[in-house]
Amino acid sequence: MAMQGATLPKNRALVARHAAFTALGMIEAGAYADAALDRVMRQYGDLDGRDRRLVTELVYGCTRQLRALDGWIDRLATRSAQEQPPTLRNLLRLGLYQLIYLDRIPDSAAVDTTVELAKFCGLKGLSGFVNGLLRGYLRQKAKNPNPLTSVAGLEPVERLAQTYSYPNWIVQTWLDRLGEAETEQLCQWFDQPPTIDLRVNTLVTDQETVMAALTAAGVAVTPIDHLPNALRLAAQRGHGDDFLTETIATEPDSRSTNAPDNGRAWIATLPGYGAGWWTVQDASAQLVALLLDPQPGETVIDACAAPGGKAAHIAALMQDQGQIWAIDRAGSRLRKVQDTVRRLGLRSIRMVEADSTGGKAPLVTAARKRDRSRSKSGPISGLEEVPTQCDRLLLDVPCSGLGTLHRRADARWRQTPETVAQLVQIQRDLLDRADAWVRPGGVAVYATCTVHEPENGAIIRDFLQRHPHWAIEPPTPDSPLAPFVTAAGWLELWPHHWQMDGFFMVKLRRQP
Ligand SMILES: C[S@@+](CC[C@H](N)C(=O)[O-])C[C@H]1O[C@@H](n2cnc3c(N)ncnc32)[C@H](O)[C@@H]1O
Repeated sequence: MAMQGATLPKNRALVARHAAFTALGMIEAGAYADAALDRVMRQYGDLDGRDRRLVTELVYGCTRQLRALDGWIDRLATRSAQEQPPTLRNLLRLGLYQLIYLDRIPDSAAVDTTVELAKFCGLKGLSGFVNGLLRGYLRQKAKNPNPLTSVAGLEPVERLAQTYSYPNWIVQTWLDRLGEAETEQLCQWFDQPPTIDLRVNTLVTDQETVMAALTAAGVAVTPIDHLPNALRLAAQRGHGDDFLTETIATEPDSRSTNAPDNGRAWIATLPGYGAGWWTVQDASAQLVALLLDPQPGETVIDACAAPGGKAAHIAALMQDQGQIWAIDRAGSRLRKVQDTVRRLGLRSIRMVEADSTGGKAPLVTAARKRDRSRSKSGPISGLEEVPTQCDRLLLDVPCSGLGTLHRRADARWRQTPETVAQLVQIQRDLLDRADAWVRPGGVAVYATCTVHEPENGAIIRDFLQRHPHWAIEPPTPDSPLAPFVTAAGWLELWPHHWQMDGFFMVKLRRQP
């Protein structure tokens, strides 16, 4: 086993669980779930594919179901989960997760390996307690085959948040909009593994060719309703089970090819990837550039562009003719735009590292700035070269991501009403730039991957009130986007309705 400077269990069945336990400790100490997983996969380098999938499932599953698992510890132990020592708490979470959510692991194996892991981790004195608590859960399950329903009888917000493991405030926002039955569907939807969608690069090929190439390679794909160049990969068992798609929200990251078997490396091996025939992009994200409707020869500003999925789609819709200014304030993320631009062979995209609100530019030394400005393909720094007016502006703003909770196991725990309030201010500032950047008669599209009203409809109403020379332009009835339009004229995609990421998007036109 390749882990440096540490002893690992001799029992093979314990090694994957020990790796997951180590990752849970890192997450509890503040690490992002995907970063912690990457780290342990590197540390436990000899794990085979099956073990890596189990580690992935245990780490993401325990993180996602944290509240439900802790609820069981609260009910089964005399001291609450929060009062337990962190090491013991994570062991109990691991054991309970296997008993509650993993049908393919026999109950006896889940209990025995957790007890053994407790001993291995220096908690021999508590192994009887671990055994007793897990068996206590099994006794409850014997009485009620679906013990998750035993939290019934609570207020709807508590019942749903405890059962499906969400913070109350998120569930309450959905209850306010959707009512109890639909909120339950949405809670369940976000606990399902995400799908992987592809967008065909129509500059070099067509949907039929990509479908044929993937099918010939044994990869099942289906077209997606209303989207002319989208394909959905069927669940790819054997390449990472359900958790294959956990971290593939966008393009595989070229710097992560040594990452765990979570699918990013696998995606890049599929036919047509290297030739730039397609790119990974969720169906709802593909609707955004269609709503912007850019035309060949136009000047388009993509004000929040990294990692570049929508900029690349805009380039395809413009036949790669015209100017696309892909701005982002995160230089590291612009590298991903650069990778995509190169792989898809795009010429119309110019990358810019800058703050699109017009605020203080990122910290770039004068020398670095000169180097970048000389380079033809790398990003330039600052907004000086960006045109003062454009035909179309995309504001795909930073948001709470509450429409993509299925893609990031820890996302539901990271956002709070306070973090969202900060985002709303940034979103407002970015949208205000539309008035300066878009020419009279031009168009701005504002988009988020959240289904949270304060970041969506409320922002737009406020903007229109302060800028009466702007108006919402809904898609025409013959547009492929028409099925998604709401009475307000914008698109709001609830995932459980459309089987795609939760998104909001609106097209605004400036009066001529
Ligand atoms: C939702 S992501 C954009 C996704 C991208 N449009 C795509 O399709 O791949 C939001 C991006 O906004 C960037 N960002 C946040 N605040 C910004 C600002 N003030 N100016 C420019 N970019 C900003 C973030 O770095 C992040 O990359």
